[in-house]
Amino acid sequence: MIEAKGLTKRYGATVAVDNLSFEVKPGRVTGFLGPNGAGKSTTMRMILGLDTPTSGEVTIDGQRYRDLHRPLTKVGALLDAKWVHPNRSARAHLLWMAASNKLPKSSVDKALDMVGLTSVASKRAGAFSLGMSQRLGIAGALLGDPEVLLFDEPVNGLDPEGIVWIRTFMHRLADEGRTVLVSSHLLSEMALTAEDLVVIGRGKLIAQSTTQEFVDRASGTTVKVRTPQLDQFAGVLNEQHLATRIEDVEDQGKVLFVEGDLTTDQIGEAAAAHGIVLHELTLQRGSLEQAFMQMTGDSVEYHAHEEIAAVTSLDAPDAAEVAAGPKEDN
Ligand SMILES: Nc1ncnc2c1ncn2[C@@H]1O[C@H](COP(=O)(O)OP(=O)(O)OP(=O)(O)O)[C@@H](O)[C@H]1O
Repeated sequence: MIEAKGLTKRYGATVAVDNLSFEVKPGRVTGFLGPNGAGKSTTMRMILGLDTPTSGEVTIDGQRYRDLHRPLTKVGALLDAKWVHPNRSARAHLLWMAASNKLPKSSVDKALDMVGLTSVASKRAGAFSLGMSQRLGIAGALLGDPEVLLFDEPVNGLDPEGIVWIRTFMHRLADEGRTVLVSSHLLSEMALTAEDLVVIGRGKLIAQSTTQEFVDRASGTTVKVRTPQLDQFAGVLNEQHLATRIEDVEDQGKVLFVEGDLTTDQIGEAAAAHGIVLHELTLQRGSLEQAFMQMTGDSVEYHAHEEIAAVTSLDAPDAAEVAAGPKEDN
């Protein structure tokens, strides 16, 4: 389990991470989302002890990374897949990593096997495709058989086959009981990969919940109803103070959409009670994209203001100060 409590990181006047508290549970894939510059990479670096918090702390099973006896056996991370010596073979790269972390040679063959690179292990890592490099990076993260895994944008630039492989592999790691935290800006992919989400904006926590709850909370639910007694049923639902709208849908004619918290079961029962014939009753869920835009809208806008402020400050410091808002002391 990863636990952040009041985690804060300032770089001069920039508050990259601002009093952030969250938990990442074992046995699940947790997506780490936020607009550009939200503080995801800074947070990941602090989890891995590569950056020191200004205040607050982040622990792995109760211990700070720096206090871990043999970190690679507790936490594995893929931050930059191209971080290999190009002339080394995949096996040589992993053997070097294993040796420098006092891990047995057998861990290398096991990790190569897990990511399906055994047959190309003697090939130059510099000649690997991006997908193979990602697998090699993941093999490196798995060398110490760690309980906790961190992946920063692991599917960036991959082809569909590579994306599906990573998604499936992450689920497998979580099913083995590991804690998996993965950052990505590919929201449709995250909707398929992550069961839980930690969403941040300008360094602050925006939401921590299951992916489904996040989407439902932001977008609400709508039920689509097709019935030959459209106006009659809309009237029945309106009498129950439910918001309805009728739309023309291509190839389907007029369709009734019911907003609110009623389940399809309840709407079906209401139809039966009034002798309404139903041709279709479907729950329409919002997308993670819609929910993300709605929930992070302000924080994106804040950054836009900041950038304008930064540009303006070259000519007009007063205007920049107004746009940037109040500054906090270091
Ligand atoms: N070493 C640093 N020195 C100064 N400012 C930094 C440093 N690292 C990050 N920042 C600033 O901290 C904020 C958060 O950056 P960070 O890279 O953590 O965000 P991110 O969510 O990972 O963004 P992206 O998705 O664009 O990679 C940004 O405003 C960034 O400019």
